[in-house]
Order: sequence, then structure tokens, then C-alpha cells
Amino acid sequence: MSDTTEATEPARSPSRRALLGWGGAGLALGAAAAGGTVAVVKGGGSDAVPAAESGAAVPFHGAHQAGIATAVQDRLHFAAFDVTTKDRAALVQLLKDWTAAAAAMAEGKTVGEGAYGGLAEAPPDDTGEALGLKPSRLTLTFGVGPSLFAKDRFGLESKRPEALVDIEQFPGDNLDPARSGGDLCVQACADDPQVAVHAIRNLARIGMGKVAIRWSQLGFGKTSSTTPDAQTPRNMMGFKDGTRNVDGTDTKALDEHVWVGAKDGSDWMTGGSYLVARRIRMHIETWDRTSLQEQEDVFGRDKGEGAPVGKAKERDEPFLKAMKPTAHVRLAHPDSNDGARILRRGYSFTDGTDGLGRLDAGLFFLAYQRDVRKGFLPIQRALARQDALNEYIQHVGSAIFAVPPGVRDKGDWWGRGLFG
Ligand SMILES: C=CC1=C(C)c2cc3[nH]c(cc4nc(cc5[nH]c(cc1n2)c(C)c5CCC(=O)O)C(CCC(=O)O)=C4C)c(C)c3C=C
Ligand SMILES: [Fe+2]
Repeated sequence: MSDTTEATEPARSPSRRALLGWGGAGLALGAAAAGGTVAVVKGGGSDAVPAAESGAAVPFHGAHQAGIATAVQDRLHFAAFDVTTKDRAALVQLLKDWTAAAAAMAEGKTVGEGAYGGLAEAPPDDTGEALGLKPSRLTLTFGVGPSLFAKDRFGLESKRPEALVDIEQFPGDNLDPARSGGDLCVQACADDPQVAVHAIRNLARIGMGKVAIRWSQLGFGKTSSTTPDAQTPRNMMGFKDGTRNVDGTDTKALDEHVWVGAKDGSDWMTGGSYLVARRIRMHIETWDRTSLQEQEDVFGRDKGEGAPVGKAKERDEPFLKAMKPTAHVRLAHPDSNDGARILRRGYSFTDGTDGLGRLDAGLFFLAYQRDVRKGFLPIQRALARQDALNEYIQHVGSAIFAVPPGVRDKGDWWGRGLFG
């Protein structure tokens, strides 16, 4: 079995309703989450079926959390939570309950006793809107924000990783506190938006009285890929986005740039990663009135093929000096940033209009890295200073999270290394 494929029969992808009666059969199919990727579900021979169409499940348990190096799904529901309880034991119990629910939902099962058939006098455990839907490659990825480590909260001050920095204010930022920060986060990605929304809704419901959603973001179109063989998606500006990303099967690059190593400090983070989330508003109407030449100069790539300036094909090696000094790709390239690389996993969003007749649209930028101080920060400093794209975008939300390693097995839970 190749790293980018999983040898599973599409026909074995069951509906959620079917799974209700299957108990703990462990239906998560395919490649191990231990750095593996689920790109294509093979029916054998030439009838390979794209994983998205098969509705397959991505394994929840593994050395790394799914939703980072695993193949990017079509839809996102991301939620940042404030922890409202002051009781450490209650928080730990919640994390255990969340983990059990997340593992079940990733397999396409309902939460707890299900959505119906239980006590008529009590609300059902599961809200029910994902009944009959396939697992849809749902991944749930959990992280903790800097505020959880604050003094006089849960006794975690000494466990805050040095890499979990407070992100500085960059020139041009217009950050809304109501769309920034958070004690905890859960990134839900799936090929069916209802499956992703159901997952966040049910976790929030389980957390009632202990956590409250601080902000959340829906994403309708992926703007990056961790599977270079797949077609590169386009962002709201019409450009291919995610061409030169960290490949989810490139274990060397993942170890060097994405996974926290054993010698990086904070033992509980070994095998984890650091996530930066930025809500980036696009001034779409201005962009749409900009000439094609200017648009291509802004990125340093052509709009049709996505090839770097002076090159013919999307995957051709960029020649940075052929680009304008302010071109986005030139400034963001590892050669301009001491070799810095990040794994981008962002989504396009459109949240209606802004009251002035303009679309409230943009990129919900998500990037994973081994150390934010060597990844996002140097790249963003360069971009904030010079990027020609700045005329057309504004960062309006920001958050950082430490994303622990994977949940190993049924006895393990989100945050065990931190609280255990
Ligand atoms: C701090 C990191 C980055 C932010 C913020 C960012 C915002 C942003 N990017 C695009 C569109 C494109 N970005 C592309 C490449 C690219 N961008 C970053 C980093 C950030 N982008 C990196 C590291 C790279 C790869 C550089 C390289 O190695 O060549 C591209 C080109 C295609 C691709 O390789 O993905 C596009 C298009 C938007 C619209 C945006 C904010 C709204
Ligand atoms: Fe970019």
C-alpha cells in the first residue's frame, strides 16, 4: 500500500445510521494516522475512488492527531473555546468525554446513546443531524491556547511551552478580540459541512457549563493541499493556493518542520505541532477591479496555470529574482526566510456582507509548524512589511494553539500529557 492511498473498499463506508448498531467495531479505515495520509480510497485496480467521494473514515487514534498531515477535506468548522469552569477535575473529565465523542464521530457513530431511542424524558445524547451521513473523512484536531496556562487557573504555568508565544501585533493588523484567542480549540474538517458542524455542535453541547464557544469559523473551500498529486484548489482571489505546501507523506519534511521533536522542550508536546489561525479578510471588490497583470505580479505566479514568473508549469521551481521584490511568493518562500516552512491548511470563508454592500469574505489561514518562532513569525514579519497583497487583505482575527500528539488508543485522551 502506498503512502498516499488506502486499500479499502468504498462499499465498506457505512452510513452513520448503519453504524448505530455496530458497537465498537472500530470502523476507521485506511492509512494509520501516524503521519500517514488518506488521499484516495482504492477499490483495487483502476477503479480508484477519490476518498472524498467514498465518504470513508480517517483513523482517530495514532501518533499524531489527524487533521494536520492527513489529506485536506473540503469543509471546515473551527471553534475556539473559553474554559468557564475553575474546577480542574471537571475540565479533565470534559477532555475525556470529548475524546470519546470525537473518536466515535470520526468513525461515523453517534455520541453517547445516540439521537433517539433513549429516555423519552431526557434530551438525546446526540443532536441527530448527521444521522444517515457518511463519516466524510471527519477529523477533529484539539489544541490549547496560551491563556489556559495563566497563573491561578489550572496550575499549568510551568507546562507552557516556550514555543507557545503570544503573537505580536503586525503592521496593518486590525484584530478583533472577539475573533481572537481562546483557551482551547477544535478544528473539525470533513467533506460534508453538516458532519463538521455536527461535530463542533455536539462537543460544545457536551461542554455546556464548563466551556463556551468564544468564536468559530466556517470554511467552505479548502485553499491548500497536503497531497501534491491532487488538483490544487483556488482561493477567493482565483489563484491556485497550496502549490508549494509541506507534503503530508514527506515524513522527513514533517519531522523537520511540523512535528515537535523530543528535544524541543515540553515533553508533553512531542509528536504534536503548533497551530496559528488568522482570519484574513479580502477586499474582494477592489481585487476584482485590479488588472490581471497586477494580480499576477502580486503573487508572482500566473492565474491560469499557477506557474511561477518566467516558468511554464505550476510545479516548476520558482526563480525568485524574476518576481517583483514585493511579490507574495518571493517573500514567503523558504529561501527568503532562513528555510522556514509551514504546513498550510486554510479555508475560504464568506460570512455574508458587511453592511456596506461588500462581501465579508477571505481566507481563514491555518498553519501548523514545529516552532512558530521559526515558522509563521518570520514569514509573517516579512509579509506584513512588504507584501503587495497587503493592499487587498487585512488580518482581523488571530490565535495560536499547542496541538498535542495523537490519542494513542481508547485509554488515552486529549490533553493527558498536559494534565496527567
Ligand atoms: C505567514 C504566512 C502566510 C500568510 C499569512 C499567507 C496569506 C495568504 N496567502 C495567499 C495566497 C497564496 N500564498 C501562496 C504561497 C505561500 N504563502 C505562504 C505563506 C502565507 N500566506 C507560503 C509559505 C507560501 C509558499 C511560498 C513558496 O514556497 O513558494 C500562493 C502561491 C501558491 C502556493 O504555493 O501556495 C498563493 C496564491 C493569500 C490569498 C493570503 C491571504 C489572504
Ligand atoms: Fe500565501
